[in-house]
Amino acid sequence: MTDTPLIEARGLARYYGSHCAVQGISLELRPGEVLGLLGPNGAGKSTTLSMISGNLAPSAGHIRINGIDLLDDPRGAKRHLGYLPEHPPLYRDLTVDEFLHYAARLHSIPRKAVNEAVDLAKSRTGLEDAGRALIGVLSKGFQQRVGIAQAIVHQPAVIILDEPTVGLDPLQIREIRDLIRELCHEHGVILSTHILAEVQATCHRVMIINRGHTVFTDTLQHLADRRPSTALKVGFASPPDARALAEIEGILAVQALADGRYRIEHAPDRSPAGRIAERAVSQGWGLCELTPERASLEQAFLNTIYHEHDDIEELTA
Ligand SMILES: Nc1ncnc2c1ncn2[C@@H]1O[C@H](COP(=O)(O)OP(=O)(O)OP(=O)(O)O)[C@@H](O)[C@H]1O
Repeated sequence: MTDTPLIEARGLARYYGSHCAVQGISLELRPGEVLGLLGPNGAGKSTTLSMISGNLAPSAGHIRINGIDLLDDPRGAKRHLGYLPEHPPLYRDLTVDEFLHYAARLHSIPRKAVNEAVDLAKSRTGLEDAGRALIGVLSKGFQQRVGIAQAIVHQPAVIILDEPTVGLDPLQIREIRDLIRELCHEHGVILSTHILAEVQATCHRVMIINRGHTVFTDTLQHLADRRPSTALKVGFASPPDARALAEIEGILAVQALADGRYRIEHAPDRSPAGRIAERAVSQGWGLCELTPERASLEQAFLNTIYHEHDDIEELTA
């Protein structure tokens, strides 16, 4: 990866009338990277991607695509962009070949280079045998491939995908995610989703937005590191009675497991591990296991977004 950002957006804001949909969003995308824009419905993902793709004017902020200012030189900047909107503008009555030829011409590919560009886009999206099919009769998964093919036909440096797997069945979702992972070998990719598993499956970095603001930007590993620990698993060679454990300061509940082991609950990040170890030594319990139990990544994500756990099912579905 080089150090030049493919996308550099600073201080983006967008108002719809008096409603502020996005405020103070800044992001960078680097070559070879898949950046996930993650947030619940209405968070501002589509608005952000529409601004970055040059389809919606920001109320404030600056965007550079491959070093070119999108507002000063929109045509020059957009040459480096491929965009798959949330509702792909596919022409159902055209064949895949007709549509991709049309998209190639829209992207100003010279007439004599169009066939080669279309063939390459089809082979990269698994559409080699679908050229003569009418788009309207293709499965939703294949229609999405056509949407991605039109976004890469001019070989842009950056591909922007807005909710690329919405409405697909599990097999189609897996295929599109595999395709996204392939695309990052030659393009920087930014995708929006409201599903954490999508980010886990495809992205190097995640930017979580909620109510138009950035609430987290980093790797998923760093999100995982935010998970609070609220329990320990402990094991003893000479296990004490559960009541003897429950007396130790900071232990909220003790659950007996098999083979002299216990699950011990404590307040978030207030582990009584040290006190348990001391007591085990002084009482000769023979401590042989002491492992913190972490909350799930979903929990860390939800904690990042919500203080009250609204809409949990939707976000973790
Ligand atoms: N054209 C519009 N006019 C008025 N308000 C809008 C418009 N488009 C979006 N909004 C509002 O702006 C906010 C952000 O919407 P946006 O579509 O960007 O969110 P999102 O994260 O992409 O959500 P979703 O996943 O549901 O598409 C929402 O409150 C939405 O209702």
